[in-house]
Amino acid sequence: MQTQTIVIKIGTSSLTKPETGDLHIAAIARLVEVITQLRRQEHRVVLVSSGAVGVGCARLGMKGRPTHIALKQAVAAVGQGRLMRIYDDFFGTLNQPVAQVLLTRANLIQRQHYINVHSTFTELLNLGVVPIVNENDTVAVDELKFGDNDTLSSLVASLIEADWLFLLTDVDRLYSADPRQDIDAKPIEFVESDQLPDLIQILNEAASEKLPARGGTEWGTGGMNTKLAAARIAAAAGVKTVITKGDAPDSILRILEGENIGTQFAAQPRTVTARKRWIAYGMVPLGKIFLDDGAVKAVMNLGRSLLPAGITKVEGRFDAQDAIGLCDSEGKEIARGIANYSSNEIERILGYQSEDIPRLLGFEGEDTVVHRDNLVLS
Ligand SMILES: Nc1ncnc2c1ncn2[C@@H]1O[C@H](COP(=O)(O)OP(=O)(O)O)[C@@H](O)[C@H]1O
Ligand SMILES: N[C@@H](CCC(=O)OP(=O)(O)O)C(=O)O
Repeated sequence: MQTQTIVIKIGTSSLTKPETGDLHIAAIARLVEVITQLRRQEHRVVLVSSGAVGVGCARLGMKGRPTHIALKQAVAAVGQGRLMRIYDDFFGTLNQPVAQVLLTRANLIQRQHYINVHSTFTELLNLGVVPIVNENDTVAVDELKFGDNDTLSSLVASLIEADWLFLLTDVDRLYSADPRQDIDAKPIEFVESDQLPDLIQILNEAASEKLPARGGTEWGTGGMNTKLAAARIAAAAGVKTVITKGDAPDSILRILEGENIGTQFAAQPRTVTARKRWIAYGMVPLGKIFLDDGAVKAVMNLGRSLLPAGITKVEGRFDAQDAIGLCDSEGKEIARGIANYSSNEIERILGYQSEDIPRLLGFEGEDTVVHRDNLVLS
């Protein structure tokens, strides 16, 4: 088999035992064996591991996941070191070098940081190291967090142009409803990329009817919603995603051989450039602009830049060079892009022709509000 680049994400629910919060040593050991085997087959592997907060809680004898942000950050600082020590012991026993990579959302927003992170991953993978990634919980600020490692792992998979993203969790696959709540929930084996938006909506509606909370376990943060959102980001980046069980990671080897295990999500062809993927998913949109029907057509069907004449409304406060969402008249996001003007400036030029911009703003600016090179369809 050709060398594959593989991102494996393991959630707190698979790393710890729900009854006691203790580490699930056997599951971690099995995962380490599988990853080492993948490395011996020359595959390039990144492990995204949750568990800093869970392990920190267990170490400090806390009975539940803290909700207060500063306490969570302190607990993560206790847990992350212990987690890495365990990984380094296990991988070290099998002579597999590992590295700790802690990321914050802000690291991916800034283009130069994003490129640096990419270079570091490339070097680590070329050295045969398994990078072990987590959110840098201790310094991340609430407004600017990945929030869950499902999203983080899909962004890493997109960043390094992985072939596969494995989301290991405590259920064997995705079901039509939460199998803990609904005994009639049907297993879903395969999802085409164009089925994902509808599936996300159906499962969100099912979850909000059955379960007011977000639908994960007590210790996990995301539930299936964040896994589906991650699969969507991955699919758009040309990465195949699989949701499967964390306590039987050998299934990864069998899935790579073509076995039908877990829920597998097809990928779209990788046509979007790395820079446009960064605009779509690395950056965080800080505002929205609403387009009339003509502008929606020009952007979506004709691949044109967005001119001020087609804008009807601005929402949010942002500066020039920030990322924004482009919405149709019903508020549905149709694209994302980098704005050439601030929200204040767009309010003054919307509805006008580009040649009016110098008169309206008092300086010679770009003709376009979002240039097509900085624009990516949602
Ligand atoms: N449609 C669904 N199919 C499968 N599991 C679901 C679904 N909806 C909610 N879940 C719940 O999501 C949980 C896994 O999410 P979570 O606890 O966040 O895991 P992790 O820690 O692995 O990220 C499962 O235990 C299951 O109860
Ligand atoms: N960064 C957090 C991860 C939170 C998280 O996404 O948890 P999970 O839903 O179990 O994957 C931690 O290490 O505890």
